[in-house]
Amino acid sequence: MDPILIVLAALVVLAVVGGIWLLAARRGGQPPRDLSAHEPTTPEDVLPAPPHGGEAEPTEPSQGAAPPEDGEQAPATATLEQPESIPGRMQRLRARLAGSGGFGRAILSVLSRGDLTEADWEEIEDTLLTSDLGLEITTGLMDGLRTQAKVLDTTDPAAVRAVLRTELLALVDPTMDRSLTLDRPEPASGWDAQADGAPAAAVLMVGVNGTGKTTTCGKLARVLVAQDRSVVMGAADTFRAAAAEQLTTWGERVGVEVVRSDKEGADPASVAYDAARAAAAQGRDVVLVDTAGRLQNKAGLMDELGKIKRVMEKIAPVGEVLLVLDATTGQNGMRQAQVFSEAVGITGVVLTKMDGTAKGGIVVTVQKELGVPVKLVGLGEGADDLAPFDPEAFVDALLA
Ligand SMILES: Nc1nc2c(ncn2[C@@H]2O[C@H](COP(=O)(O)OP(=O)(O)OP(=O)(O)O)[C@@H](O)[C@H]2O)c(=O)[nH]1
Repeated sequence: MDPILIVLAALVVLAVVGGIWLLAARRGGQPPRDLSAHEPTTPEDVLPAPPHGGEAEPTEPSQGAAPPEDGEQAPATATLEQPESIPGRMQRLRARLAGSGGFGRAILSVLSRGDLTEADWEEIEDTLLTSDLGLEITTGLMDGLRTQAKVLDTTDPAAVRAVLRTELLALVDPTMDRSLTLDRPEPASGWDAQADGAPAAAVLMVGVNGTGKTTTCGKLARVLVAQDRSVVMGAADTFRAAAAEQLTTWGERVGVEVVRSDKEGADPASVAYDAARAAAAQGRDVVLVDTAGRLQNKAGLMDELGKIKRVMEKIAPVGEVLLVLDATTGQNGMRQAQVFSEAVGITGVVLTKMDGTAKGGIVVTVQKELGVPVKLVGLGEGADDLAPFDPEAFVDALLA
């Protein structure tokens, strides 16, 4: 055969074999991934796998759910959380309060010794004094207990316990109105409700930083959602950037809109006004406004809170100003509370972190010193760990 033809045939064979090899290599290998290209993702790509490799659980009714951390984003979930019902949370919180052991437990252990000696009475007095009841209230309570013991002519523990319950309940004062003012208010004279919407009931949350204002706003939004009320929240704590983020996360979990400013250090009064205006425009029932507690001096605090309230009242009166107090700070917290109380009229107190103290006496002191009722209590970091304050349940839990 012609040598030229032989070379040509060899080249053709080589080209065919090479083509087949290349094709096989492309099929078997992974194509390079274009990281910049936007590829559609599935929920499995975004959400972590359910624990223990089982089926993903339906969104929990959030009983005892952990609250969002500062700045933490809400999980990408299509299902909104269902806040726990009010009766359900009352029952759970009652159990938790009883479990945390108030000062009542220490007193009951003295009472259980039988006929009370003078030393026993003194021990009871000491326990009351260390429970944040304060000297004046403790002295009054002790006088009442001793007098009743004399009148009844008994130091029988069961009888003294019954007297103690009655006296404590009287101190906590079940006659105080602890309901939140959530009726739709009359519009301010300059507000055109026809054109701009009927104003929503306004709740302002104030207090020192770290007491739990943002958390309480989020928890309260859940309580209101559980009661079928529509809510808008305003992130007027513009001092701490993460606070707006934290509130937004709370809102996303129950489908509540949060009005906020993108500018750090924005005017809190303007955010509060925008929230109240949005709530009216959307026909919402309640607007909840979170504020900052971090101000250098009392005058600055007065100015800021006063201004927030004033601008909101261009739309309608603010029905509730809730002072959020950390129950674990005791008498120290009381001094701070006085400053807030002077700066802006307080209509009620939220006592947070009651799960972290056995000093139930703070309830009595707060009410006496500020002249307003404790309306809500926080009993944990869980999303639904907020409940209306119930004096009878509280005293019974102390003496459980
Ligand atoms: N154990 C317990 N912790 C709570 C309760 N309420 C709030 N906290 C926690 O207290 C911490 C502070 O809460 P925040 O809501 O950030 O406090 P804040 O008053 O808004 O703070 P600033 O925005 O800094 O003014 C968080 O870790 C909350 O989870 C409660 O009832 N019990």
